[in-house]
Amino acid sequence: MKLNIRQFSSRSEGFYSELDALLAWDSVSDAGVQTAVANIVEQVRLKGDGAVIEFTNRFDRREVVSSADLEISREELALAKDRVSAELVASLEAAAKRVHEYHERQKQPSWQYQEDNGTVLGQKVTPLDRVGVYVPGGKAAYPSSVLMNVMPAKVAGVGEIIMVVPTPDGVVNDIVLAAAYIAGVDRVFTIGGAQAVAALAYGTETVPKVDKIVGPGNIYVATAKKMVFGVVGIDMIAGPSEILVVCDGKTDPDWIAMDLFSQAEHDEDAQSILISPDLAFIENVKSSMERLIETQSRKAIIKSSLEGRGAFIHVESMDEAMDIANIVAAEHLELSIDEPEKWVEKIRHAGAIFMGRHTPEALGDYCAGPNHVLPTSGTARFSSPLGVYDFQKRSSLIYCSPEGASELAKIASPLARGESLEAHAISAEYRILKDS
Ligand SMILES: NC(=O)c1ccc[n+]([C@@H]2O[C@H](COP(=O)([O-])OP(=O)(O)OC[C@H]3O[C@@H](n4cnc5c(N)ncnc54)[C@H](O)[C@@H]3O)[C@@H](O)[C@H]2O)c1
Ligand SMILES: N[C@H](CO)Cc1c[nH]c[nH+]1
Ligand SMILES: [Zn+2]
Repeated sequence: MKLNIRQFSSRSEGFYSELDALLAWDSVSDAGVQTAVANIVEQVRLKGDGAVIEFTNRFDRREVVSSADLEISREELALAKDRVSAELVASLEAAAKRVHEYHERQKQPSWQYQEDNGTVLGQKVTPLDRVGVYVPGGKAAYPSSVLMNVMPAKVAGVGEIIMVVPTPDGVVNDIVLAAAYIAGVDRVFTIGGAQAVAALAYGTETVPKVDKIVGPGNIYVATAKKMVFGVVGIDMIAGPSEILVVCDGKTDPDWIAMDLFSQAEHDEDAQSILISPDLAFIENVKSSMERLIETQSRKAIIKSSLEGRGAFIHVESMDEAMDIANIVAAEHLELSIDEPEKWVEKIRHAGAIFMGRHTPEALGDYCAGPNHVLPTSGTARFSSPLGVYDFQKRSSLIYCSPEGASELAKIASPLARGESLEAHAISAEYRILKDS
């Protein structure tokens, strides 16, 4: 199949504005999507379960009549696990264990220190009480996203985990339910899209209001999360998947072709880019893609994604490749090159960095250990992978001894008067010891 993927040369005039245009795609700001999502969120806020049922029936083509039909019990999760093959259960359990072990290292303890005068200062770390995890389910089922969302929450010690997952046409995926059982989710609701995000943010008669919503999803999910931020916490904008492969031309072109397909197959809106200093290699990858796409079950999605948002970029040098990788700030960056440990020093912006020819992004999606819920659309400039820190919050701790309070008050009082805040000043001055 012929693939019409755009190609750039970093030496051509206007390259950087063409690159900007390629990256400017921002579905979360799409006016049509904004309007549609704002309406869904408002309806759910006002009408609760009634609106959730209406939108679920409309967008997921279901025939739900009662909100009781939206929940799946723990017993049903256990039964689903029994229906899944032993081999798959073993893989889920092995992946869960590896992801758990990786995230154990992210746990932040509370800490405090004491000053000579007896004053104690510190930080108290507390897990969130109740979180909502969004597991995508529109175009594919994502048991791996159940594990990636839930394991860090478990490590953090979150009180209650509420999972939402759409079940288009009423088709419930046993592997997703088995993953929820293995991960230890407390409650599961078969709802998705903006209506699920709104239900978690505001609470309905059936869906409990949560403190924070995490997890990836399509443009409707990402837009809704952005919209309810402030009512609840959110992790990040984790929208349509992205991969940027930097290759020196020495990796098997079939491997690179399949690595690019691996993210393109998620969504028509996904993005796959190859950067290489070797023009002949780019041509070889193109040929591999045109041959291999015929073997793909999701070829229509792959083609549409590659032709809409994909690109080949020919660069002059590896240094230039790294500079462009930093501009793209991709969700996934593959360094399919010699000495990746040397070049990684130059990378400042990427959700996850896959180092070396034997580290395809797909291994990170399932079981390497790090989280696959990652910032997209260039937000890796300021966001991090989903982690234990997303499920913990911090409170400052301050204990003043009488001597410590007296010393601090002498610093605070002039500052308060400088701000013309007299009550602050006097409150502090009351603590100044008479003989000090
Ligand atoms: N960044 C990450 O960490 C990460 C991880 C896994 C998946 N992903 C991405 O998650 C996304 C999953 O998307 P998906 O569609 O398969 O599942 P999804 O669950 O995100 O979206 C499905 C829901 O979208 C809503 N929807 C669909 N069309 C709509 C419309 N016209 N109007 C209003 N709502 C509508 C429906 O409510 C439906 O339930 C993909 O883009 C994939 O690349 C990202
Ligand atoms: N690549 C996705 C994140 O962008 C995660 C995933 C789940 N299953 C397969 N892939
Ligand atoms: Zn993937």
